[in-house]
Amino acid sequence: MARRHVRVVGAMLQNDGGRYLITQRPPSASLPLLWEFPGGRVEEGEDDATALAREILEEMGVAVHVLEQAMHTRHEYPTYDIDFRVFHCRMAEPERNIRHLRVHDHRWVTLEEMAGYRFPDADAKTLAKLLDLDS
Ligand SMILES: Nc1nc2c([nH]c(=O)n2[C@@H]2O[C@H](COP(=O)(O)OP(=O)(O)OP(=O)(O)O)[C@@H](O)[C@H]2O)c(=O)[nH]1
Repeated sequence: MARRHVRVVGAMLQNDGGRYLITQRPPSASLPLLWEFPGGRVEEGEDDATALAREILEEMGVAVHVLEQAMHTRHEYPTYDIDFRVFHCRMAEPERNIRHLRVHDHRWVTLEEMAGYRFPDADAKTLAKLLDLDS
């Protein structure tokens, strides 16, 4: 069978205090309880910015502004490949409106704190870029 190719978008969502939003995958999802950049799969016929805003609305019930692309990377998992694009984003409404609709938990973290969370393997390049920005 052909390998599955999945197009994924994620948000590098920074708040006014310079912290980044990370979300925890549900215990029942693939890669359970890992932390990630909020986002998800791009659907057929959908553009990246629309998909990213839709995923964040579905996962946390909040609207975001999708800004410029920060990163593009590909990663091979054992059973599928992902084409992963990360976009700078800003909240379009107060942080207190965040709800855990399809995420297990969320945190606003500094870059220093981010290093203490477990992310999927595909995020290594994005994390490295973020830490590099800090140096
Ligand atoms: N949103 C997001 N997804 C990521 C990141 N890193 C990474 O490898 N992924 C992968 O990209 C895919 C995102 O799809 P999703 O989270 O919407 O997954 P899903 O519920 O539709 O289906 P799934 O549970 O089968 O993966 C997953 O395979 C997820 O593991 C990340 O930082 N953010």
